[in-house]
Parts: sequence; structure tokens; C-alpha cells
Amino acid sequence: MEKRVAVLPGDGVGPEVIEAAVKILQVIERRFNHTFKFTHGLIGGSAIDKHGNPLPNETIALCEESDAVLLGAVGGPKWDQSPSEIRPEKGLLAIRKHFGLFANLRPVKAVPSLLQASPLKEEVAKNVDLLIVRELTGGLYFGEPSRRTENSAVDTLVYTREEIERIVEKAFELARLRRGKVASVDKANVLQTSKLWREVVEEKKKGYPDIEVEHMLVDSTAMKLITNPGAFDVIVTENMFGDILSDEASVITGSLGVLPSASLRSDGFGLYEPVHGSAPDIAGQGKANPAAAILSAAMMLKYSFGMDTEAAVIEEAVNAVFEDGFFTADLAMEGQRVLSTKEWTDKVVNELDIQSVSDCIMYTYA
Ligand SMILES: NC(=O)C1=CN([C@@H]2O[C@H](COP(=O)(O)OP(=O)(O)OC[C@H]3O[C@@H](n4cnc5c(N)ncnc54)[C@H](O)[C@@H]3O)[C@@H](O)[C@H]2O)C=CC1
Ligand SMILES: CC(C)CC(=O)C(=O)O
Ligand SMILES: [Mg+2]
Repeated sequence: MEKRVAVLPGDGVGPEVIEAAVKILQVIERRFNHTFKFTHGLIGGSAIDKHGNPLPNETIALCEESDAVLLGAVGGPKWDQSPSEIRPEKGLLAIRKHFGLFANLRPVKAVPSLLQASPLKEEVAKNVDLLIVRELTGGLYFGEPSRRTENSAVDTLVYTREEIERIVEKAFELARLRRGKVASVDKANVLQTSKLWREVVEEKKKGYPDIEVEHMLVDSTAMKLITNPGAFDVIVTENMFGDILSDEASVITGSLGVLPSASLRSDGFGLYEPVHGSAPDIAGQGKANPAAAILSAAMMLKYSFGMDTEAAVIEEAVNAVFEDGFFTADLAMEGQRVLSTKEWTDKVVNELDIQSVSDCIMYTYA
């Protein structure tokens, strides 16, 4: 059956890494006989330039007609002085809100061949396999009032019980498929929203006696992510804490350029994007690591299309290319060859082709 994918490359390195992800999906299409219909749309700065709006109605309509959304990144210095309502980032927040994508899954897994690029000692980083489950449509990025006057500014942190319940349930369900441990991260020693958060976690955990639950404060979590990241399984937290902790966790793996994400609602519809931003410092230079976007596309296959095998095949190919010692600039060590975004993507394409030939040989002789 045909799957319709809305492709929103966005700004900066967004178009470069999304081109790579689409290329990989096209290989999967051929190999597994699927049909993906890719339709491109605008979001962020590129949409402001054309329509004066970071999330035009055309883009919303395109996503509504699609089975999933693949997004690059938004933002950049060109729009940094824009009024807050028409900043590129508003388009990203608005699409998450419009589609009710409350659950942001950000897996962080250490890959042996990348440990050379991690600033952490190998023995600290090597066994890390954690999942950040970030609440995505509430909290400080959405609360009202949010305004600025000459000498003061206000942002509002609001959470309802229902918003907390659904993300905590999601985290418990996901923990059941993993090692059964949840760290709920808050700032309950100060914030009212965190006190409610903790209360909801305590209530919800009664329905999950098989899950080990720990409450942690966000500041010490930030520390423990660096000193003992292997101790974490699932981390569930509110929007801004999850945003910050996931960028921090990315360094364990060696680069922000390898972290994918899925933003989901309950019915399987999802938006898939790298954790990183538009990286203006390297945009347009062919330096961006496309792994995060490619792995986000794999998450799309798994979570929105139920194509677990195809997703695993992509992950294996990405890891094999790293194993073979091929890296973009963010991961290469001194003296190692640096591949461009396109060159590295072609290595993954090549790896998928090799796997496909070996599949044929196996089927022929089986
Ligand atoms: N989801 C999104 O669309 C996000 C957008 N942003 C926006 O992106 C712009 C830049 O923000 P920054 O704070 O610089 O964060 P960033 O995530 O764009 O970049 C942080 C650092 O990581 C590097 N990096 C990021 N992605 C990379 C990749 N694929 N390969 C290699 N290196 C990579 C960058 O070169 C930079 O040194 C801002 O306008 C910000 O608002 C930031 C985060 C998320
Ligand atoms: C607009 C920002 C909230 C994007 C971001 O940093 C993220 O979602 O990780
Ligand atoms: Mg972020």
C-alpha cells in the first residue's frame, strides 16, 4: 500500500540531511517493494520568506493528507531578529501542537565505532542505551501569557493532570518493551508543575508494578547523564527539561548529528526529525552528518508504518558504515578521512545494496 510522506526540509542543514534520508527511503522502497509518495512543503524560515508565515496553511493541509511527516530543522541567523510570532521556531512548535504530537521519543545509544568521538571515557559511554520520553506540546514553550515589555518578560509554565498522565503512561508502556526502568525527571523541590508531575507518576505507577520508578531532580540528572549514563533506561520528563537533557545526552554518542527523534500522538501518526537544529555554522558546506535524519526516517518506518524489519535494516546499514570507519567531520578523528554528507549517504546506500545482494544469495541457496 502506498504511504504518503510529507517532507519538510526547513532551513540550514535541514534540506541537506533530508535529501539523504529520502534517498535511503527510496532504496528501501525498491528493496522491499513499497511505494512511498514524497511531497515537499515549507516550514520555518523558508516558509516565512515565501508566505510570511512559518507554518503556512498549505503545509498543514499537506501533512493532514499524509501518513507521516519527515522534517529537517528550522531557524537561522537570518530570522533571529524577527518578531517572536513569525520566528521559524514558532512553525515547529505550531505543527507539534496542531497535530497533538505530545510524545517525543529520543533514543540515545552508544555505538562502539563512535566512542572515539565521545568526550566521555570509553568505559562510561560504552553501554549507554537510554530513551528520553519528552512531553512535547505543553510546558514553558506553549504557556500563556508569554510576552516582553521593555524591562520585563514573562513565560508561563503550565501542565494539566491529563497532559502529564498521557506522557507518563507512554513512558511506562515503552519501558515495558525495554529494561523496565523509568527515571521521572522534574524540579519538584521548587516548581508547582513538578509537584503535580510527581503526584501523577506516583498514581500511574500503581498500574505498572513491573516497572521500577525513580524520581530525580533535573539538575542532578544532568550530572548523572555524564557521570553514569549507563544507569538510565527510560527518562520521562517535561518539554524544556527533555529538550536540554537530550542535547546533553547526544554528546555521549559522539555527536548531536546522530540522534533521531519521533514525535507521536496515540493513533500512529507521527513527525520524525533529527534532534539537532539547522546548524547554521556548517550549513551549505556539505559537512552535516545525515545519520540523525536517516535514523529518524527509520523511526518513521517503525512507528508510523509498522515496518520494523525495514527500520532495522537501515539501522544496521548506518552502523556498518560507522564500523567500516567512514565518518563526517563531526565524528572523524585527526588523520581519518572526512566524508561529505553526500559521500557518507552513498556509503549507506552501498551498504543497503550489499545487504540486498546477500539476501538474494541466501534466498537462492536456502
Ligand atoms: N528542531 C529544530 O528545528 C531545532 C532548531 N534549532 C534552531 O537551529 C538554529 C541553530 O541552533 P544551535 O543552537 O546552533 O543548535 P544546532 O543543533 O543547530 O547546532 C549545535 C551544534 O551541533 C552541530 N550540528 C548540528 N547538527 C549537526 C549535524 N547534522 N552534523 C554535524 N554537526 C551538527 C552544529 O554545527 C553546532 O555546532 C537556531 O535557529 C535554533 O533555534 C535548534 C534546535 C532544534
Ligand atoms: C524550537 C525548539 C523547541 C526546538 C528544539 O530545540 C527541540 O525540539 O529540540
Ligand atoms: Mg532542542
